[in-house]
Amino acid sequence: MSTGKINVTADNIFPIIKKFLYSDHEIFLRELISNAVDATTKLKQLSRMGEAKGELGDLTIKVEIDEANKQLRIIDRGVGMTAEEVDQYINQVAFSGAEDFLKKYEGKLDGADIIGHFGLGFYSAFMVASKVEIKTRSFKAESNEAVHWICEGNPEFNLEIVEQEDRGTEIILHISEDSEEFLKDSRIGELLDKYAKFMQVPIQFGTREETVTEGEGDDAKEEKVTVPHIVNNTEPAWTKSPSELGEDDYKQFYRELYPMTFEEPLFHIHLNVDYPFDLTGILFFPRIKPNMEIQKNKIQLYQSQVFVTDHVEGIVPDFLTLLHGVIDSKDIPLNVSRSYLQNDHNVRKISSHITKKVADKLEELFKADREDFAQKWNDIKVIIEYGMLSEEKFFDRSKKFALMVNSDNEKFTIDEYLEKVKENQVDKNGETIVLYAANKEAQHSFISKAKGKGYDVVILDSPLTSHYVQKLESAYEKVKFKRVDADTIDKLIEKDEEISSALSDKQREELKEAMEANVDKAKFTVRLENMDSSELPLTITVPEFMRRMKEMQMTGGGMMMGELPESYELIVNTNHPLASKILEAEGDFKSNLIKHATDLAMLQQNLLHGEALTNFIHRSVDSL
Ligand SMILES: Nc1ncnc2c1ncn2[C@@H]1O[C@H](COP(=O)(O)OP(=O)(O)OP(=O)(O)O)[C@@H](O)[C@H]1O
Repeated sequence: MSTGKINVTADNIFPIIKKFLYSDHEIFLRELISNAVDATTKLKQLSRMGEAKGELGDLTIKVEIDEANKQLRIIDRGVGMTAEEVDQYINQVAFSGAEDFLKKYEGKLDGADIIGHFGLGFYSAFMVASKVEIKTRSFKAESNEAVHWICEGNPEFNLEIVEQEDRGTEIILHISEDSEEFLKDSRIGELLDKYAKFMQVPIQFGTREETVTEGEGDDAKEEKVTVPHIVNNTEPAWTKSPSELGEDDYKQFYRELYPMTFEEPLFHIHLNVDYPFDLTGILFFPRIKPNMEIQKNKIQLYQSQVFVTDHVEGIVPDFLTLLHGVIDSKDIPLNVSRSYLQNDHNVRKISSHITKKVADKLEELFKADREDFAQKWNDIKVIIEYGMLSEEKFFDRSKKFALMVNSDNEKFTIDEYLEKVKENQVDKNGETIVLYAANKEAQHSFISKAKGKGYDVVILDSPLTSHYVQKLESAYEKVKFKRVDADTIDKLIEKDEEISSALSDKQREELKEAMEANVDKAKFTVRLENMDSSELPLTITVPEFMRRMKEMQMTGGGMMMGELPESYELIVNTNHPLASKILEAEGDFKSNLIKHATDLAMLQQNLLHGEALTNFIHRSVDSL
């Protein structure tokens, strides 16, 4: 037996482990199990190369809780370690790295960076254990000679040569008082599900009951037997080649990933690259309804089937965080902080590669079956529009298949649509005006006005619309988007023809004053327009620029202009007979006329509510 001092100058490594890694205590289990998985896969490789002799036997890794003795044990039948290896890998290496690190970064540490980076993986056990034992016998050992190492969370360790029948390593954690949650079946079960669900070697945690049928025909009997409970699927779908998988396998995998989600994904993208970096994975396009609370953090990041994180913002482009699925890459560092990951060269390459793949897949779907793609459009447009807004390259790719859907539910690509409306929606300045509505029902009267003029109206109802149209305007020359209720139809698409007014300048002046005296001036700007006498007498519009800024502020971005006030234009058609009638009227009758006509315009914009609506109804009844 020997005792020794772990190779570290200060006694400080243990407090550091505990303190800096505080927020993420649970990852100790991932560290220890992935060590066990590594040891097992190494053994398999050595055996294939003929360096490990004999039968390997059952290689299942076991996780055991011994609540009475307050122990958690992780047992593998992998390569094991000799005494020299324990000394080299456990006593020395871990700390020499940590020591340099501490010197360099003293005082400015974000603890998550330490682990892993410096081979502290195994030592993360001390976040939850007051004492850790390693019992290990190397596959190289000729006899039953094994090593027993004990450390009580201080730099002194104990190393003893013992006998052990079986090859492999057993890690025994004496769980400390403040970490007793890790002695609970449910907690460990949950962690195994989180971190080990797809690890490469079978992991057993307890047992479960299974019903088996004994005998055949009439003699068949059902019997309950107890079998080992294997917590992981060692060959998840993404590790297979796409040619081996059918549509149902992908759907099955989706359910495996999200057992609590009942909606099926719309389609998937199988990522499979080995050059210039290693990347596999399956991404799913979920159904996203406009205005629905968008769910992020559904993509899981793995490194060689070991779960790393499901907070992938900054790692994959933001718009892709709306997708679901798995990304696995050996090139993703396991244990580093988010800021480190975001700046990692490989991670950035991976991210732009994924963007490209997603665009490829969408284009392929569009080309292969445009009808089907168009049907899915409504469910995927938020993701695509989001992508087009945030990634220039994705924009360039997507503009070929992003669709415009008009009020008659006809679907066009952007180019097709611009071509279509060029015929009669070019204004006097040569700009093509795309008229759009956010809501077919609410803006019905505006839409039908536009259509009455022979114009077309697209429906843009995603929460990103104002950003999206802004983006399209900057990408396409001489194209402007205007919402149908942003102005009167003649002003939306201004042509050369001028309509003269039936009123004199003086009458116009009087009319304006009368209107202003009877409406809320803070809310409405009164504007007189000479329109066709068949047009409505009063129309309320929401100026395009103000509305867009307001919407963009709500969804992030846009100019910061403080709280934008509610503001509308009240447009009076001077050629409507009502204009003259207002001019001629006197006293209460005059103001009632104005109020009533204004209320009608508000109704058209769905702005009449509460007391104003009640008053309107009473006034209407009285006049019947
Ligand atoms: N269960 C085990 N069986 C065999 N060797 C092990 C086992 N656990 C740890 N080791 C050895 O100890 C070394 C140090 O382990 P540790 O977890 O600290 O770092 P790592 O696994 O090398 O790196 P990291 O965990 O940061 O990815 C391992 O590289 C391995 O050689």
